[in-house]
Parts: sequence; C-alpha cells; structure tokens
Amino acid sequence: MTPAAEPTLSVLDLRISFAPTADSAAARPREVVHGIGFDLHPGRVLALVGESGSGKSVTAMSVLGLLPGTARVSGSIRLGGQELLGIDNDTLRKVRGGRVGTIFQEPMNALNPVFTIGNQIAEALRTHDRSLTAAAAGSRVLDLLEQVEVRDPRRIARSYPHEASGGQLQRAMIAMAIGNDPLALIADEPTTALDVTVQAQILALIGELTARLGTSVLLITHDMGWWPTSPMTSR
Ligand SMILES: Nc1ncnc2c1ncn2[C@@H]1O[C@H](COP(=O)(O)OP(=O)(O)OP(=O)(O)O)[C@@H](O)[C@H]1O
Repeated sequence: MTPAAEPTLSVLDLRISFAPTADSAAARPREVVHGIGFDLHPGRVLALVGESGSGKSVTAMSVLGLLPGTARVSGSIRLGGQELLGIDNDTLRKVRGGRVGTIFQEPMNALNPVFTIGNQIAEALRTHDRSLTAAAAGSRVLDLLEQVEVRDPRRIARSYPHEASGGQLQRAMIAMAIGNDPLALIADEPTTALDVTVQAQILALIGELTARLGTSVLLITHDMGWWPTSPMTSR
C-alpha cells in the first residue's frame, strides 16, 4: 500500500519528562519518552505497542494536551500541518473531540451515568458545532450509532450507560469519537475492558471505519499477541 503524501499527525523527536514531586527521592526530572517519532496517514492504523510503563499513554496524552503541569514536553506534534506543542488551551480544547477523537479503555468511566447515551453523543457534537439544532443532532446521533453497527440505535440512544453492555458502550464511544469527522483517532487500549469475543469485533470495527472514513488511528496496546498479524494494522 502506498502511504498518502501528507501525514495527518506527525510526531517528531518527542521527549516527555516529569519534574520530581515533593515526596520523590529524585532531584532531577525523569524522562519517560526518549525522542520518538511517527506519522499517521489517512485511512491507516498505526499501532503503538510496548510493555507497561513504556510511555504509550503519556504519548497519547501529549497529543491531546492532557499531561499534568509537572510534565515537560519537547519535539514536535503536528496535526493537519498545525503545531500543537505550545498552543493555547482554548485551541487545544477545539482539537480534542473535534480534530482528534478519543477512544479510551473504560467506556463506562468516560460516560456520565445520569444522561442518556444519545444525549451525550449529541452534546459532544454540539460542543464543536453550536449551530447544530437539537433535531439535527438527534438524527446525526442515530446515523452515527448505525455507522458503529449497534443493533437498535434508537434504543441505545435512549438508554443510560448502565443499561448497555460493555461492547455497546464502546461502540457508542466510537460513535462519539467519529462524530465531528476527526482527522485522527487515538484509541488507548480500547478493548482491554471487554470480553474476548467483543474485543475482536471492536478492533474489526475500528479497522473498517478507518478505511471507510479515511481517518487515521493511533492504536495503543500492550498486547503484542495480535500484532503484527492483524489485518487492520498498517504498521
Ligand atoms: N503524572 C505522572 N507523573 C509522573 N510520572 C508519570 C505520570 N504519568 C505517567 N508517569 C510515568 O511515565 C511512564 C510511562 O507511563 P505510561 O502510562 O505512558 O505507560 P504505558 O506504556 O501507557 O503503560 P500501560 O500499558 O501500563 O498503560 C511510567 O513510568 C509512569 O510511571
């Protein structure tokens, strides 16, 4: 497969270190990511594989601008040609959930228990497009739930998180993640909390959506078991 000319996300010489905390014995910052680089291309999945503690999640958090104040980040993170390192918080908020969608390990933790799933997807859409009417958001929610192949989109949209299965919740999170037509998706261990059979379905869905929507995906996993033989991984 020929890679597209322009990467959607380009990470270059990324270094992340944490300042010592008051109760730590260390006197100097501890570097946990040592100059990594990669490019994400449209319609492709890039798997970031490594053992626990190797810095996968902090790499993802740095792209999202979600590292704590004790973190020092250097290098370059370009999304759609725009440098993200050093940009202001308002711009970063627009990037999160807008130009970059996220899928995390525990869909239950990412959703609010007191709102329906449909409401929460609609809210994510309206956060990034204030001109969207409630009716338009509602029909887009159903369309998104269809795209992620939930069996009864209307019922799931009306359900509260505790009324849905883990697999349905993760599909709803993927619907939310693709809702604003992101350039890139970051999926941090998206199947760890799911049953084995559902894990394969969710990975297949992410692969299928990537190809169909032309988005690019950074898939973070410590599970070397399915990589690199999985047909969905490009690299
Ligand atoms: N807020 C923080 N303050 C200080 N050190 C941190 C912080 N967050 C992460 N680290 C350290 O950074 C290193 C990388 O952590 P990270 O969570 O990115 O690993 P990981 O590869 O995602 O692991 P896992 O597969 O277990 O999730 C670890 O040594 C961790 O202790």
